[in-house]
Amino acid sequence: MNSIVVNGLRFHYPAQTEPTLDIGQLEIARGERVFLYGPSGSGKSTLLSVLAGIHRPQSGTVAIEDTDITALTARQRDHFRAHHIGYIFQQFNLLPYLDCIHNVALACEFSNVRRQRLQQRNISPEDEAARLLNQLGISHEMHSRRASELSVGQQQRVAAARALIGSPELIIADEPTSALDADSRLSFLKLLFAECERAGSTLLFVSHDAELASQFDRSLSLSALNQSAEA
Ligand SMILES: Nc1ncnc2c1ncn2[C@@H]1O[C@H](COP(=O)(O)OP(=O)(O)OP(=O)(O)O)[C@@H](O)[C@H]1O
Repeated sequence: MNSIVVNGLRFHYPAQTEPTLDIGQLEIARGERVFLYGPSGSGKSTLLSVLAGIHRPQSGTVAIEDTDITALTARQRDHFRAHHIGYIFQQFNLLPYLDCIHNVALACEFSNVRRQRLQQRNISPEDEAARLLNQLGISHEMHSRRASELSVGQQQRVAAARALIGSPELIIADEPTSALDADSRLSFLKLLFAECERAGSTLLFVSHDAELASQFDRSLSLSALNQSAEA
């Protein structure tokens, strides 16, 4: 079973004439942990946002967990993402005035699917948020701190907990370790792997840190995948 299947994908931003992405085929198996790398500006974040349904390609199909998201409206893609995809953004996108627990639990407000998965385990979003934060090294004393009062590395961990809550099938991580030192990077990765394995989630992880690649099931070069002239 595949988590991601891409066929004949072409995507360009409105002002561009050449496509940023031109990818013949890409398959990522369910539960696989994949490391995606490529030079700055080659289109890694763009590919992640197309896979998450934030941008819709001009041609080709993108199936996530057997749903062709290119056939969905923007609103349907937003719902699909909220239910099935945990996205750790490069800029985290935390709400600065909310504390850590409520930033994480918020993902369940937007998705009854994620809420129901926790209900089945008899656990509240707040309790699961606290468990994930502890797992990712945000100690109990910090849980009630606002996101605006956290270091960048701490914000990255909160953003990871928010992506993981409610066990979405696919976790997409855009350079989630860039603000961490080498030791913290490896321990963060181990915790992320453990949580993905616990939930049976597929992990697609972008990083410039080539040293992390050996930890993954597979490494993908965007330049090798992408037939676009700019890649
Ligand atoms: N919203 C946008 N509108 C127009 N062009 C964009 C937009 N976002 C990105 N681009 C362009 O698309 C190309 C790919 O950008 P993207 O951010 O996907 O690269 P990247 O590989 O993730 O880079 P980095 O490693 O520096 O984060 C770049 O040439 C960039 O300038």
